[in-house]
Amino acid sequence: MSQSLKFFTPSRSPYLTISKLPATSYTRFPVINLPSKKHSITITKSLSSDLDATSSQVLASGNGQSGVSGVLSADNVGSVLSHAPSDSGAAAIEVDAVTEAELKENGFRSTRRTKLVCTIGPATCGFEQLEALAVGGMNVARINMCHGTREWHQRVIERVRRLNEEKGFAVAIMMDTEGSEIHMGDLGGAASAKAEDGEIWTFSVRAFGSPRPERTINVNYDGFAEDVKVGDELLVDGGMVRFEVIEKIGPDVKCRCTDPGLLLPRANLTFWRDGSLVRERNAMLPTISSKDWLDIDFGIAEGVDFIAISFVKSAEVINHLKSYIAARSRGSDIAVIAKIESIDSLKNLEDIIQASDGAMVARGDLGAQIPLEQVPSAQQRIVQLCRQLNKPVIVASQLLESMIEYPTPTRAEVADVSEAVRQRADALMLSGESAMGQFPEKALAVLRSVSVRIEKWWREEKRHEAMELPDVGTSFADSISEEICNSAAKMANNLEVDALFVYTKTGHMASLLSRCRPDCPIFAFTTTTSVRRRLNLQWGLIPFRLSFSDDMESNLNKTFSLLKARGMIKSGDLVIAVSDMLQSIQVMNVP
Ligand SMILES: Nc1ncnc2c1ncn2[C@@H]1O[C@H](COP(=O)(O)OP(=O)(O)O)[C@@H](O)[C@H]1O
Ligand SMILES: C=C(OP(=O)(O)O)C(=O)O
Ligand SMILES: [K+]
Ligand SMILES: [Mg+2]
Repeated sequence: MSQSLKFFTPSRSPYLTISKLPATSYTRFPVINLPSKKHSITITKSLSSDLDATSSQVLASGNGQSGVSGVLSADNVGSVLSHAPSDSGAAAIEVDAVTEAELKENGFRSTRRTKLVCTIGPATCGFEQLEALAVGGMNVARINMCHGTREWHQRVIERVRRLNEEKGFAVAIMMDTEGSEIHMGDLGGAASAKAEDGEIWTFSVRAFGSPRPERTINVNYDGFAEDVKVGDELLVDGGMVRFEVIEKIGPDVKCRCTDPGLLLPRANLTFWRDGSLVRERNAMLPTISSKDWLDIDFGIAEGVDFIAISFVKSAEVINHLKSYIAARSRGSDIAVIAKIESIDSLKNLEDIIQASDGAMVARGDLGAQIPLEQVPSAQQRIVQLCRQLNKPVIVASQLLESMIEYPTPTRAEVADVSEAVRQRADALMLSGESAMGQFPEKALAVLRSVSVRIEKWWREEKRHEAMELPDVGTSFADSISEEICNSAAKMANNLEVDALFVYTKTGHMASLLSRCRPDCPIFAFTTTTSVRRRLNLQWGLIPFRLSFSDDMESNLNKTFSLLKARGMIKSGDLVIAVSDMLQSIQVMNVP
């Protein structure tokens, strides 16, 4: 015999949770791909007898409202129970279905702590492709203004927004500027061009007609022909292809290919003389070009969450941009990420990171400016400094480069990803793998599984590197917050608690806890969707949106009942709670 129950769930949820009252034990039934907001669930006789149907509660765990649909009893099993969308908005808690399912399936300990950034390109710009990435663990979608049109990027932003609204995700958007380093043109629409050993190619500032003549490359800056000398070595993408300058004819520079390879549209160009990088011209180019300013205006108008600035040379440009954003984006706070990818940025590293809201180890261009063998130590230094200064840090470029073409990574790539996770970077980033590769979801799955495995191994081995965390607070109140977070994280490790809870309006307390890299996950409750999205870049934070008051007692009770109702925590779980509002540490078992 089948019984049919109707219930309301505000969004697609992967589970129907049925619990006995009081909510001590749960039985969950996967309900994948629920089609609409009203769902009809069929409960079979054996299932309803399992329920001991005297007083069991049916909970549809979705996003937003808890979705309690009714109480099953011997006589109402089978009756249609419906729960109208309530006006209980104030009681709602927002978390995405993937995090929720992960917490329920694997428990607190095995949630992933390292965050994942995916560059969106032709391979991943459709709504379904974006959804697949979100389901696969994408925390931040990056759009690279080097490529595509503003209209193209706008459509991606709109789709990510829709995904967040409809499915409860908190995928943040990071806009990455083009910057004004020297690069090639776009190959007249071709996806790539092959340069063979010994071929003569012409690099020129002249705009070539269409179709582009064979073996010609457009270069984006006017002084190119004056600046290079016969004998210079020209490196595409840091050495993926090499040429030697053999002749200059007006604006045209003739070069012989010495290391063959694939030329990609808008690839970065550097030139070397007597073994050193020629940087005079780059040093004169502005970090933020006039095109970049227009892109930044676009980003502000679109309300992106992060703006990543390419080829940062000094802290001044970051300060300038931050005041520009503050003057233009009333209230909405866009975080500025400094991309560390030039020699100058390494020279002024501490000042740049201090001025920024986060940093990216942009290994692609960095590896074209410093010898490759120096990139790993630069990465380690940047990651460590960011942690000390309490700024999120992203490790980017070529993590799984071979997966652009192949469905499995190389062993060396897995080791590279592991190293970034072991360094406890906040986030890992996919570039070509997700933008134009053949296996974007598989690449993301590799980042996810390697992260979870390495994090677990590290915890089991109890190899906490006791990193010295210098004080970052500038006021006495900040120092108190910092001490509270340091102590709470230490207590959480020593007492082996299940989760840290932090109630934070600005997100600052959450970042201070994240900085300690505790063993347990950090549930970060915040009142706005924009802060929730921004927290999604930081290590170990599970961001929830929840409206809360200054009364911690009532906040905790409300959170416990909402999370219990959705099966995300249970009675007896041990948590430590801290908040922006009350300078205290509370340790308690979930009632
Ligand atoms: N919006 C886009 N439109 C078209 N192609 C893109 C886009 N974004 C990225 N790509 C492709 O993905 C590749 C890798 O992306 P990324 O690493 O961000 O850029 P780059 O190679 O310029 O540093 C790019 O070289 C380009 O071929
Ligand atoms: C992330 C990087 O920047 P982009 O992809 O914009 O060149 C890099 O150079 O590693
Ligand atoms: K860029
Ligand atoms: Mg770069």
